[in-house]
Amino acid sequence: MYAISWIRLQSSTQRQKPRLERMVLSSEVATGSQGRDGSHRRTGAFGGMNRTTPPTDMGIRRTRRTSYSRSRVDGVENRLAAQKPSTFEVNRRAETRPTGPGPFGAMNRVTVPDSVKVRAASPPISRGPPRLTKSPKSVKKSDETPKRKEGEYHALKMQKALGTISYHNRMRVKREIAEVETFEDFDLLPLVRDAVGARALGGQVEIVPTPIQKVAIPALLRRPDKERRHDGSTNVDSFLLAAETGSGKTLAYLLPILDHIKRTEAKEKMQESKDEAKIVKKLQKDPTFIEAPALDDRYHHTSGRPRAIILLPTAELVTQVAALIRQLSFDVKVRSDGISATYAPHIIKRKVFSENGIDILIATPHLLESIAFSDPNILSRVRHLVIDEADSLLDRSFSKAVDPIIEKCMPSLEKLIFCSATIPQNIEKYLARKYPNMTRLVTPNLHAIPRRVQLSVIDIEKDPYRGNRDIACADVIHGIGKSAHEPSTNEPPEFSVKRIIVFVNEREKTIELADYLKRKGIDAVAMHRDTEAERRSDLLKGFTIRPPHQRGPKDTTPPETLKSLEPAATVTESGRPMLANTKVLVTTDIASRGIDTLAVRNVILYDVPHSTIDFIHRLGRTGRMKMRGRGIVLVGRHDRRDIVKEVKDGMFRGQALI
Ligand SMILES: Nc1ncnc2c1ncn2[C@@H]1O[C@H](COP(=O)(O)OP(=O)(O)OP(=O)(O)O)[C@@H](O)[C@H]1O
Repeated sequence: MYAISWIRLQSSTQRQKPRLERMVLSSEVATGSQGRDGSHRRTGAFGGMNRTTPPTDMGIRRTRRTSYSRSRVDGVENRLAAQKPSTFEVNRRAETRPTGPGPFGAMNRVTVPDSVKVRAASPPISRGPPRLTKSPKSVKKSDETPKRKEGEYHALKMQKALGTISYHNRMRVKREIAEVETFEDFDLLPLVRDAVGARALGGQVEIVPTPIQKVAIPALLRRPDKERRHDGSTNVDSFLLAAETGSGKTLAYLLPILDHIKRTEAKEKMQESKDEAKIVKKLQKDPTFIEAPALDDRYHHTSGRPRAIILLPTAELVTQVAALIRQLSFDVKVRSDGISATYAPHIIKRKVFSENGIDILIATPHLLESIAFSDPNILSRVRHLVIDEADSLLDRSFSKAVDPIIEKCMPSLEKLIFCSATIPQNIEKYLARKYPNMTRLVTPNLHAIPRRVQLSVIDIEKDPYRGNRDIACADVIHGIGKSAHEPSTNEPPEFSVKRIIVFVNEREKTIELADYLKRKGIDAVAMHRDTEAERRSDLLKGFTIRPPHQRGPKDTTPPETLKSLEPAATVTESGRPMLANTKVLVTTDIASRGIDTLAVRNVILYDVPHSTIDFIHRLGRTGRMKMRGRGIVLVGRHDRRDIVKEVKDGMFRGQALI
């Protein structure tokens, strides 16, 4: 009311004032007042709503003044003008007046004067020790991953949640990574270090450790800290290695294990020569003294007693890791072998109980558990135990076999290493509970799909597909097959064959879709859990070929002569010409984990994956080790488009999925 009558009284003069000034004046008069103690007090619920200036000291003073009646303000202004102004006042007036004459001239300012900006930017003067304004709890919270902005990942929140890495830890790891430049920076035996360049990554121009290798290798090489509290009842150091797909996790845990084995061997040799010297001395004193002969000298002491075990979920991964170690062992000279249910029992026995001994055994959990059940000593000298693809192996289906293996290894175990590209929150909590002193070796980009992988979304409901997913899939493959090949840097010529992996959710669909694609002139093969192991490994060979410099000395088969790469017939049964230079593998999640499909540039997600974990692993078959890749997801009426959109947006931002 007061405001309205004031405006009426002043209407003639107000009309001459700019409109905005009138609005501010009336609202401020209506809502502000000055308290008895001189402090500014807002009397209405919307007291501060019309503020157009920042709440600096100056702003408060100005607002105070506007709460006076006009005549009082004039009076105060006159008094102030009569006094000798302070430097601050001079500055203030000079800055606030130019927008208009009179005491309210500065009220409509919407920009901050330069001098005020400077004052605001300058650091506050420290008076004594800094005060902790937040409770310790809230300070800790601010260290953790900053909350995502509104609007991000609504749909993904409904998914099985992935573990996070705190902001503080990301920064710490980034600093650690920056300190390491080459493999020379690691405390590895020269023999092991040289094998990386010569065998595992031979021929590459510049070999630099990947982020997970920079983080994990020094930590795994560190000698056990006697002061530190270990996990379990024995002296076990436990580690969690987690990094993006195709980022070199295998070498990250393998190189320290090889280093440890070689150092142990050297110590054992020294001990052996000392023992020999003792026997010689005894014989010199007493020629009748003869050391009792060993029960069976033909067998190496590691026969059936491996020093390290690597557990993997599938036979294909066992073959892959075993091949890598075999390559390295040409220089490093370690005895290793892989066993899985694909081998006949007598071959498994020969591999495990070989006369030459076995340093590293690579196995699937169920098979190893059944061997350990009949011969528990097989786990009696294990110093390193690696649980690769940990989120799968700690799942219900595998944990029944994995848990007893860990337990039986415990008495001799030194390092227990869990490794994965995805760590769901429930697994993280389980590990934290079971191994409270576990060292987390996690890279800053964990759970992010590399930005070099592009994701395209195809709406199968639109023309020309009209809801037919099979037609959409065949059309996408024809599009890829006919497009010009864009080679990546350093790409070998045999990579020019376009290899495409199509992921479906149901195993029955693999055969049905592969048959359909064949009828459409596409060279497609199906692979699922029930496919015979031998055929599975043969099929995968066509998609896991490596550049020539990375092939092992025993791997003499040139990729061109691999059965799985043989060109299919040039025409279909109906006489339709086949799509040239394109190979398609239709598969389920069985091929989504760990398989090093370096040569695959395109992954088609025929079905929308059930979880972000599946998205990460399936798309992780392309864009490996700095190669470019493309993912294409087919979405229909019944699919969660919101989830696909959020994954795509997250990938575009290079952000970790949740
Ligand atoms: N430092 C390096 N420089 C270049 N290439 C490397 C390096 N380390 C490993 N690689 C190559 O990167 C590829 C992927 O490595 P690896 O299979 O260990 O990845 P990963 O992180 O275990 O992937 P996934 O999570 O899918 O199992 C391999 O072909 C390997 O030879």
